[in-house]
Amino acid sequence: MEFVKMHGLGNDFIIVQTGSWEEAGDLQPYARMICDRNFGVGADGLVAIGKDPQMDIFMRIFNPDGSEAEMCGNAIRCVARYAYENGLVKEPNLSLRTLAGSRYPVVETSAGQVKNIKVDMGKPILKRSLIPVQGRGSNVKILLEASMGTIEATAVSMGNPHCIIFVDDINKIPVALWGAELEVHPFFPAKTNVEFVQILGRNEMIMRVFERGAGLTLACGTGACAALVAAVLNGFADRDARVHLPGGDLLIEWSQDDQHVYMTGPAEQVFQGSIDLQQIT
Ligand SMILES: N[C@H](CCC[C@H](N)C(=O)O)C(=O)O
Repeated sequence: MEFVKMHGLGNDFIIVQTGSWEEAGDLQPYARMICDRNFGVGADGLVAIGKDPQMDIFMRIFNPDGSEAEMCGNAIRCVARYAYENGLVKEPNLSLRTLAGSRYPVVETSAGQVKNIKVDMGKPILKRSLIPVQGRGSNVKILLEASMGTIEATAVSMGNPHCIIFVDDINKIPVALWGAELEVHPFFPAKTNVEFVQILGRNEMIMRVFERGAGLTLACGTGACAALVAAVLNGFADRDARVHLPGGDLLIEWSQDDQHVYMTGPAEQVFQGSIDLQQIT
């Protein structure tokens, strides 16, 4: 099976083509081994794409723990660039079918070179029962009892669940330790991605992420979108901001007009290769 290795700000993916949405699902049992950085190719996710009967492309994402994610922001930028540069689509504006619904990336070029990809990430989901997060009331101030004390968080879904915690000094947070505990907090029946955010200004923040099913990653596109939405809901930021991640920056806007969240950032191809599934055990 041929693959390309791509990344969005260091959040890296193995991208393969399959004949259909259903065929993509047959790869799920291999995700853990293929994503393993010692015994496999190594990545933060296995992404299966192909031409879709209704949309331009379908995209399914499998985490390194084998779970399937509803959406992935860094991967969708990689897929959009790959599809455009490899003739799967003719136009730079494309439509994708994902488990979270339809998503619409635009490949931005200058002098024939791909610069960035801007993605309409849809509307954030703020209803607790749909995120999902247990308890009643607002999604903005949720109190989580944890070993490190009572944590105040905001929950937002971008198709996948996010638990956002605002901190004064991001460098003082044990992200791996706290992230691992909160990823599986009983309030989140589908588990959750965990983002720690330090506000630098009305249009700038720093984010560190512990991803559901993947652990620490250098960037998280849906997480950056959820963090901006959470910052606006808490009154900490305006509706557009630069989000600094360990792997680089994303520009996020939560449009006042259509209430959609727009994410702009890069995507790079690193290498191509092939995998013999008979050898991956
Ligand atoms: N691990 C995530 C999926 C990948 C999200 C992240 N890589 C992104 O760029 O949005 C989850 O299970 O929801």
